[in-house]
Amino acid sequence: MYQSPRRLCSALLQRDAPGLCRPPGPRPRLRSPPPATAPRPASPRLLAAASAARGVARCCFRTVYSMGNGTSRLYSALAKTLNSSAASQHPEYLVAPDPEHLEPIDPKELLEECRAVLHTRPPRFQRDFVDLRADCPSSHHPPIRVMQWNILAQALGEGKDNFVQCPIEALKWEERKCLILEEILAYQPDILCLQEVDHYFDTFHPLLSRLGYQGTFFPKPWSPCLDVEHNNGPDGCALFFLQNRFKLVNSANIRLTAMTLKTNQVAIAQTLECKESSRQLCIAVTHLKARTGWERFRSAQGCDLLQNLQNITQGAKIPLIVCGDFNAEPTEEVYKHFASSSLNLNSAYKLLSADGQSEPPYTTWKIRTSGECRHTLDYIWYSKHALSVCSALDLLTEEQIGPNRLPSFNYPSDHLSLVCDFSFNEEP
Ligand SMILES: NC(=O)C1=CN([C@@H]2O[C@H](COP(=O)(O)OP(=O)(O)OC[C@H]3O[C@@H](n4cnc5c(N)ncnc54)[C@H](OP(=O)(O)O)[C@@H]3O)[C@@H](O)[C@H]2O)C=CC1
Ligand SMILES: [Mg+2]
Repeated sequence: MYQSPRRLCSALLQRDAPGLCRPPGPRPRLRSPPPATAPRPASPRLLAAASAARGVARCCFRTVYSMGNGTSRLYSALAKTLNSSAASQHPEYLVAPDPEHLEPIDPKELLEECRAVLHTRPPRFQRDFVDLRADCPSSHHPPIRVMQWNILAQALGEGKDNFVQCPIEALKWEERKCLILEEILAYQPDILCLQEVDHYFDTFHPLLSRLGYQGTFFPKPWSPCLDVEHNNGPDGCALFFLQNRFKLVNSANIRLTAMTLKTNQVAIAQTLECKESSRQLCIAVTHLKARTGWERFRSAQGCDLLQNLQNITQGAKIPLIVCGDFNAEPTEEVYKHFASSSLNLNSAYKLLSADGQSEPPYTTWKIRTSGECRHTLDYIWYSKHALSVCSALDLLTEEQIGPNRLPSFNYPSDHLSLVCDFSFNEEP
């Protein structure tokens, strides 16, 4: 059954998740390392934050989530879902705390909280940024860091995905959410694009709001999560940006069509204004239909998304970044549509290859009952004339991923996060 936001929010910063798993080990330093990594007693500040979270949880039932221009569309899309789907039994996921009532959190403090919960887990994987500055014009503005990640819906991971080599304990939400947060906090993206989010209102929205992000969530109309017992509501795409770097200009929640039919897949597209440079940027996140046999369907969804993005970017006038789990290898038609679109897009992770022309060998790697699945499905597309990639986060090696593949005690999703730093090119 769906768990109430009250129960989940009160557990948000819980420190004493039972020790599971593997022997303790040192956890490597991150980009902005906190002073201590060992478990320690809760600081008064975190106790205050936990108490604020409980306060927030109390208002979960009465405060309707409100966020910028996308609110009415989001609400109406959700209301439609409620009218017509299994979600109607569980209307609580519609509501979330009002971000104005949330106390800011120091990311280092939250990272320490996460590490304390994870103290019995093996060390976090080390991944390095590859410097691509030859491709990057010098700029006095800091680069824009974009993170793309299918975080694995909790309900799907536990109830549908059949990761046969992943122990069920590795999927426990109270610890897995800390691994996800740790990954986000390690890279501190300015823009965060997520798929398979089924803990938006009780986890990611309240916490990331307190870290300074503005967020939008668009659930799938018929999320397969709703078929799983003890689900936490539908999964969907979520888009977050740092409010101190960007102002929201407009926002569109898009239900993708294929051959004129509405589908179960969605996208969010937002136009942001960069506060330092006053330049605009369109950012989109999507998750296309999964599984073999659906290649033409994905291709049609991709065409629909491209058409929407043509309109939103005013015919490619506004620089564009599209993040997604496309569920398609580079050989598929939908990939080719994006690569040859009049939006002039390039796939950022190709720049990690020696010739700049090849996608990485995998972005997801798991073992299901059907066997091992190693695929390149996730991409960060960008307007190649307007933007440059300054650096990209390298993928995990096969050795790091290990023989049981993903997800694992070390890594919370079957998909790897992709992270790139972008800068604007000079305007012509
Ligand atoms: N009640 C109803 O009337 C309806 C219910 N539904 C529900 O929605 C589901 C289909 O939704 P749809 O959005 O099209 O789903 P998709 O086919 O796109 O897949 C949904 C999820 O399943 C994961 N997945 C991919 N391959 C496999 C696999 N081999 N085994 C297990 N999981 C996999 C995907 O993860 P990833 O992207 O990471 O690969 C994805 O997140 C139906 O199965 C049903 O549960 C849909 C319509 C109507
Ligand atoms: Mg999945």
